[in-house]
Amino acid sequence: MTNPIIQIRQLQKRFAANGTDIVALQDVDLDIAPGEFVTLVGASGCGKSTLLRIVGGLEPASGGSVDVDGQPIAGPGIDRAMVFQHYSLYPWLSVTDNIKFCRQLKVHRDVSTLSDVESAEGRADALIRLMGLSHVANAYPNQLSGGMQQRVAIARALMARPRILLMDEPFGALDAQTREVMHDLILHVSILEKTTVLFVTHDVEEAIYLAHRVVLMAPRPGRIAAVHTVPLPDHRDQDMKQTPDFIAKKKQILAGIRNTSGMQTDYELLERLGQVPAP
Ligand SMILES: Nc1ncnc2c1ncn2[C@@H]1O[C@H](COP(=O)(O)OP(=O)(O)OP(=O)(O)O)[C@@H](O)[C@H]1O
Repeated sequence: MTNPIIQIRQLQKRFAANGTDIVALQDVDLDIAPGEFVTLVGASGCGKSTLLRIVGGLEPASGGSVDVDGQPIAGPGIDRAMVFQHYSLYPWLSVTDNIKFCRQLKVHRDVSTLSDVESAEGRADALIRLMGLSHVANAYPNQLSGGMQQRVAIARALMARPRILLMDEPFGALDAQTREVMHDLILHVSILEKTTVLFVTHDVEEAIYLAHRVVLMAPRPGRIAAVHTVPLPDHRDQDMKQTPDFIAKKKQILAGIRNTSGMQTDYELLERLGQVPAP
């Protein structure tokens, strides 16, 4: 891969908890190309969120490096925006003001020209249209469904034109139909804005549908177990989930999660103990 936008090398993260050392990430190497959509899946505790938070600059690494555009990251930056499962909107601000909020802070901090302010207004209006929020632009978060609130959170994250969007189970709290709508929306937006996306999920179907590559992580210690290239064209549609390639990839990744999670079925446990009941 030439000139990755994110380059992760030998990344380590240890947490000390109750006198024990937890290896949340060990020797993680990953390059992500500009405009690529990469999803992270794996058993609970394999370090998905920790990896995302380190790339977001919210958590320091214990070793190794994360470079963005060839520069080591030093804390959060305007080039990276995060979206979490819980929408974290400001309840006292309208949809429009929530989307413009960070921009307004910047306008207060810096000496901005009228054209800066106007271009921010134009950007907010464009995002409101793009995210299908025009009819609720003046509503408040508590008047919106979960799906609509998450659209606002994504629009707000995109406001500063981040090159990288870091998403931690952003659709985990939504119903199945709303998730499908959000999948097509985030794919459309990421292609249109040429945004690189790193996306954590527990849902393997979601992981495949959205991604160019699915990174399978394994726990204890947290590490990359496999990287799966998704055999689908860039422009996706929901019918692709029924194709043999999609179904085969889903089976392969689910088996990978089972094999790396250390979980075993009751049958496997009995078999190991030599106590399989006679047929
Ligand atoms: N602040 C912390 N202090 C101590 N241990 C932590 C901390 N944050 C994460 N861990 C531990 O690091 C490991 C990786 O956690 P992380 O949340 O990144 O995993 P995950 O794959 O995102 O899990 P899940 O799928 O359940 O959200 C886990 O064992 C977790 O308990």
